[in-house]
Order: sequence, then structure tokens, then C-alpha cells
Amino acid sequence: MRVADLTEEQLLARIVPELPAGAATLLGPGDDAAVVAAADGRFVVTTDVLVEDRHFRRAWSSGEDVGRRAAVQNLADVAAMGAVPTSLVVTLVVPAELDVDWVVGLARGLAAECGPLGAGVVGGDLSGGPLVVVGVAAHGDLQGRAPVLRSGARTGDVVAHAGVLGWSAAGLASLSARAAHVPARFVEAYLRPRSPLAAGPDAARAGATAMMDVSDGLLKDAGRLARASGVRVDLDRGALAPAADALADVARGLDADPWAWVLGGGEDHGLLATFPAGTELPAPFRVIGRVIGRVVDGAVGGVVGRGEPAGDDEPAVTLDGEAPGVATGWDHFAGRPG
Ligand SMILES: Nc1ncnc2c1ncn2[C@@H]1O[C@H](COP(=O)(O)OP(=O)(O)O)[C@@H](O)[C@H]1O
Ligand SMILES: Cc1ncc(C[n+]2csc(CCOP(=O)(O)OP(=O)(O)O)c2C)c(N)n1
Ligand SMILES: [Mg+2]
Ligand SMILES: [Mg+2]
Ligand SMILES: [Mg+2]
Repeated sequence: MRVADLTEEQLLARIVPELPAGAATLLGPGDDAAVVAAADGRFVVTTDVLVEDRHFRRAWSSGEDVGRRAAVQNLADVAAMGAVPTSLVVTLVVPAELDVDWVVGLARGLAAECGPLGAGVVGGDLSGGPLVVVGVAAHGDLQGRAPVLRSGARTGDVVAHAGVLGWSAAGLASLSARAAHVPARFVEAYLRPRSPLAAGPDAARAGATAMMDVSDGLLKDAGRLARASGVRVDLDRGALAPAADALADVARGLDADPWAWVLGGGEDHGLLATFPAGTELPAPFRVIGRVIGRVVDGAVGGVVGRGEPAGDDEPAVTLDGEAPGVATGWDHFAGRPG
């Protein structure tokens, strides 16, 4: 069996049982970050990698762009736990012929994102290899709060999102199609995603019950949150329509469906969170749906308490009560050549 025969989740299910738990581990693999005990509290740690031609192309992205992206995708995972980033370490693999200025640009990109937050880039590793690979590990301070896990959503909660949806996918599609006249903000959103990082700790303070960043697509990631919480999520097409409308012109020019970008795009690194109904949401969160209980006789049942998890063949996420049918989101292995 090859990895291409599995989904990311299926591959992880083979890896994770082999790994040691560690005496200080409070939360291991499965969430946006792990939670580790320290003598005077606990911190979060997470890692994400960028691989040339998988996550970026050097023809499109400068070293600074890649540095910013490497920082932001990790900072978003820290924020999604409700934590504040403290330090990052960076593993860099570069081909021997790469311009030194590209590498310096990457360092400047990391600094540009981390510096203003007071997070240090405190070390790393260097190696040569056939492609540029940038691996970052980020640590975050929970400031004495409990981490906001993917698994805390409860029936009756509202589902909210902070950030943009589909912009990165629109930018990537535009670059891929060499489209002319694309609004710069979409291409920039792909090259240098902007995550509403401060909204993570704000959400934690406001009582968010679950949270994650959207890296692989709204439907896929909402499905992960729903399954982790043992509930279903129903998204509101009307609440998402402005996001699709914002992409309509670009989509028309590329003969694409803006809804596929909004629901399946990923890499915008917005924050998806659930809050008890009636919570005053911190900016810039907006309600995009609700957490529902099990489906009873085809109707959506508003069961009080913890909803019943979706079965493997049932949608954990619906759109206006119906199976979305489109936009499966990103998986590095299943259904992807090479
Ligand atoms: N090689 C690995 N070994 C152990 N845990 C892993 C590995 N790859 C991913 N994980 C864990 O699996 C979960 C899902 O990973 P991923 O989809 O990359 O998360 P995210 O989208 O938050 O970056 C995370 O909790 C992550 O820590
Ligand atoms: C050249 C190029 N092709 C395709 C994509 C699209 N893409 C690559 S990875 C990915 C999903 C997010 O990356 P991942 O490594 O899964 O991040 P994580 O979920 O671990 O945070 C997407 C949408 C891209 N960014 N660049
Ligand atoms: Mg990851
Ligand atoms: Mg991530
Ligand atoms: Mg992913």
C-alpha cells in the first residue's frame, strides 16, 4: 500500500499510535497544536511545512513571501488554540544554486510577521536538498487560559468565522491561469495570507467552545471540528454569500465557481470557532452557521446537549440543511497524483 492510497487522516492513524506520549504531554496529536506542561503552566507547540511546488512556486513567490507564509500558517495554528505566539524555530532546506538574497528575504519575511507580535525566531536547522522546504515549529503561551480545542463544540452553539474565505484559492487560480486584471488583494492573499491572529486569544477570552484555523477548506475543516466534537455543523449559505459575491468577477473570468473557493479553497488561515448562543462575538468574527444535533427522520433535530456524531458516510457539515455536494478541500495524498 502506498501513501497515495490513503487520506491524510488514514496515514496519521497509522503514524500516531507508534509515537511516545511523553510525561509532560497534556494534549497530543490531533488538534491545531499540542499542549505541553511546564513547571509554571502549559504552552502549545505546532509545526507546519511549506514545500516548493506543493505550497508555493519560486516563479510566483519571493523569499519574503515564503517566509511570511511559513510564519503565518504556524502562527494561525497557535492562535487557533487561543494562545499567543512566543517563539519559532525554522528548518530550511535549500538547493545549492539558490540565490543568497532569496534566503535573506525569507528571513526578513519571518521577521516581518513575527517581530510585531513580539515572537522570536530563536533557532533552526539548515540543509541542502533538491527543493526549497521550510519547516517551522511555533510555541505559544496560553496565558493561564484553557486551550480552545477542536472538540468542544456543543449543540446550540453558533459557528463563526474570522478572516477571508476563498481569497487565496482565487489568487492561486488566477496565477495558474496567468489571468490578466486580477484584483491584487486575491493574489496577495495567496502569496502572503493574513490571519486574524489576535482574534484567537480574543475568542478564548469570550468563551469560544471550539476553534481551528481553516487551512484545507471550510467544509473539510468544519467537518474535522464537528467530528472532533461529536456534533454536526450546519452552515448558512446566506451568511457566506458575501464571500462568494466578492469572488464572483474573478471566478467568471476564469470560468470557475466562487462557492468552490469559499467552501473548499483553504490556505486563508481564518479562524473557525464555536461560541455559546448569545455570546457577544469578538471582532472580526461573524456567524456563519450553527451546531446542530443529530438528523432525525431526515429533519434537523435541535437536540439539547451533545449532538450525535455523524457516521462515516454521513455529512458532518451541511449547507442550509443539505449535503453540500461540492468542494471537498485539500488532502496531500488521496486522489492526488505524485
Ligand atoms: N507526522 C506527524 N506525526 C505526528 N502528528 C502529526 C503528524 N502530522 C500531523 N500530525 C498531527 O495531526 C493533526 C492534523 O495535522 P494537520 O492537518 O497538519 O493540522 P493543521 O491543519 O492544524 O496544521 C495535528 O494535530 C498534527 O499535530
Ligand atoms: C503551487 C501550489 N499549488 C497548490 C496549492 C494549494 N495548496 C497546497 S497545500 C494546501 C492546503 C494547506 O496546506 P497544508 O500543508 O495541508 O497545511 P495544514 O493543513 O497542515 O495547515 C493547498 C490548498 C498551493 N498553495 N500552491
Ligand atoms: Mg499542519
Ligand atoms: Mg496548519
Ligand atoms: Mg492540511
